[in-house]
Amino acid sequence: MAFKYPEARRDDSKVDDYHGEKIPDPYHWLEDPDCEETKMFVEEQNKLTMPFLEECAVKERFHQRLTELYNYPKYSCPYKRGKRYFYSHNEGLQNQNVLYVQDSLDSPASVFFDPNKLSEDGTVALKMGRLSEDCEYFAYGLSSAGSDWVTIHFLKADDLTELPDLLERVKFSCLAWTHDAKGIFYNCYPRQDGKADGTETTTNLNQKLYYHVIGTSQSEDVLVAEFPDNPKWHSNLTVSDDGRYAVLSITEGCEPVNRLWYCDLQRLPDGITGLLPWVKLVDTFEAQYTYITNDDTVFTLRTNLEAPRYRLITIDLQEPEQKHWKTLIPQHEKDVLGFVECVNQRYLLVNYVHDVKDILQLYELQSGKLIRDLPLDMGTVVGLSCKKKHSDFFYKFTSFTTPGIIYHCDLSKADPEPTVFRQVEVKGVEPSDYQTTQVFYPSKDGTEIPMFLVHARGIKKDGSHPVFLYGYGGFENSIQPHYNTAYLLFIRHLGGILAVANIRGGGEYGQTWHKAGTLGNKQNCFDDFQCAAEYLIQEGFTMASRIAINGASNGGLLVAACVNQRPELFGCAVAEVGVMDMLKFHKFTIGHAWTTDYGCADDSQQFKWLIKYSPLHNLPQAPRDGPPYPAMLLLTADHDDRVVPLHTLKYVATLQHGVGRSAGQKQPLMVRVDTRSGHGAGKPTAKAILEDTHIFSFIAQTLGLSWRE
Ligand SMILES: O=C([C@@H]1CC(F)(F)CN1C(=O)CCN1C(=O)c2ccccc2C1=O)N1CCCC1
Repeated sequence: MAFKYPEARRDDSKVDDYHGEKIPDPYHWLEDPDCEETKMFVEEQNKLTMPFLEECAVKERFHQRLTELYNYPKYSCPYKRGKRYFYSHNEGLQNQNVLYVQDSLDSPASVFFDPNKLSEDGTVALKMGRLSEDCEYFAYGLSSAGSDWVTIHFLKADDLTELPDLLERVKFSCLAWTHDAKGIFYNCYPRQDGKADGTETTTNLNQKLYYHVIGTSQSEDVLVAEFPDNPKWHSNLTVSDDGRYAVLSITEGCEPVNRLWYCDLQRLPDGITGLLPWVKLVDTFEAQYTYITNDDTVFTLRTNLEAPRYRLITIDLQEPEQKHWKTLIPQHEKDVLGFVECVNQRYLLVNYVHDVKDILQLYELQSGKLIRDLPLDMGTVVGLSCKKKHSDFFYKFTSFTTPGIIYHCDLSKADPEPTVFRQVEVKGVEPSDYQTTQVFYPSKDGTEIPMFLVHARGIKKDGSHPVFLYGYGGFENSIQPHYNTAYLLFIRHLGGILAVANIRGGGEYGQTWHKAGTLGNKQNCFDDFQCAAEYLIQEGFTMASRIAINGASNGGLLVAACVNQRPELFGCAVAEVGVMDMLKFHKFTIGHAWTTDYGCADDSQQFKWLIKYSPLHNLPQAPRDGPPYPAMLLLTADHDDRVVPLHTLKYVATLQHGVGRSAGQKQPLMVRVDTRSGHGAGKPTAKAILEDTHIFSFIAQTLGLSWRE
């Protein structure tokens, strides 16, 4: 055996019964993050992995060059609140972005809020922030060490004085001010036994909606909505543009469907003093309804009701029955309706996704008539700043080779042509050195799958190029062109090709694309991803031994499932924070919300789907003489309370016990467990740079790639 992996105790007495089928779970003890045995397992794994990663040939050079190229200024769109403008900015290598404020777009800016001051290692992140309607207060949520848990704090916006108000046990929350700035709606969970710092695995149930009045303590907060009969429900409150309505979106999992209740705040003679008298405008989980704006009682909503690629409808609260609902913008015959925002009182800024690329258009709110297209290259709108009461708006564009261009458009002008407000260049990256193409390849069932390819100009199809093949494939999340410095280094200095496969399960073509990659159809995701690799080989770009596959979260599941099914198709596999135990995922933290994509092993039919591809349950259980596995690097972190580390720990213990002890297995099978880190959101720059360095150094080392200046 090439590597001696740590021995992990196998509890062969632990066998679970699923609808009569006996399923061993010998590493179930790894589900307890706090027991000494688990801590020892993690320590021993890191002792093997970290030296290997640090000693990879290109590691130092990759880290140095990535740090240099990552060091470019990053800006968000500016947004106007009250009389001032705010924007988020990072000088380049700051661990967290800093919030700035200025009196006008071209006046000097000053620091409004700097999260970097809140921790030495930059692991306290600003997860959410909301200025009250007239900019009296700033409410903001802080997360620590990458956890989903948030604490909400308050600042006076004019002199930045901290208020004593502090809201805890907040997770998956809205942050919505009433327009009188008296208080704010937010979500939190009941107290639970044990820790709530992001290292626990306790399930998150019974989320409630509260109203906090400024100047009071959290214990006095007003409970305005709770769902004791439906512990899996989440609620998300929006206050309407005119400040009159509290609009409540209720979800039960991750499927794009919600109930829509509202409360006319003007009909509360005593104000917000208890459970609100909710009017249940939509009280089923049949479709998704997202508030866009309202004119008096006429609500404009984005929906997928009878429209898997989404459309706009209006509902008049005075005639709420479905028979009175009107279509404002019908479903497009091919493109997916993305975000929609009201601007300048009577216009709608509308995004469509056309073959995974963004379109931006202006429509008339009242008629739903198209007014014009806004100029956009092949890429993605990653930021937008606009309000109904403002005549101007900003949008931020990015692509695989464009870090960011912010455009400004003022509709009050005679010729409201968008102008470049801010364009960032990255010294050392010449976009014209790279070529981005989009190809369509057939999957196993003949479905045409889009894929982006980014590589040096003029490469030859001689089968020699290493490939970094990325996929996600779930939860209707689309993977659109986006700027990633590490990708460009892989292309430029390791001679690689970046391939991003838009496999089913994502939202690239709306709900049908999503559903085609969920529940009993989940195998389509894996087929699509494997066919992407086969296409790249058949087209002469690469060969199996030069393909590295990568995915995170649901994408980590994708990578691990594909390695189990086709170990000979890949040279290297990097699975980040993956869902590996498909029989037990619903038991931990927010995992119960994912049954909408995966199903649940508690159901006999769904158990049959899950056991077929569950990464943990489809690993060779003992040394075998089958085809060797690709080099594997698994990543997880101690504060990942989205996909708890136990998934990866149980998976790597099983992988090393079986494949890892096979005589033919020469390539490493390792896990990197980071500390004071989580699922990804809010990761400090230093950690992100080191993690990308480790990933690509591992790929270079195991694929035998050398650095080219
Ligand atoms: O993280 C996830 C899935 C994928 C997602 F749907 F995009 C998001 N997600 C989530 O688990 C989202 C969790 N989440 C809620 O359930 C929720 C309710 C109300 C407000 C905010 C939230 C929120 O962030 N997964 C990890 C692995 C499998 C799925």
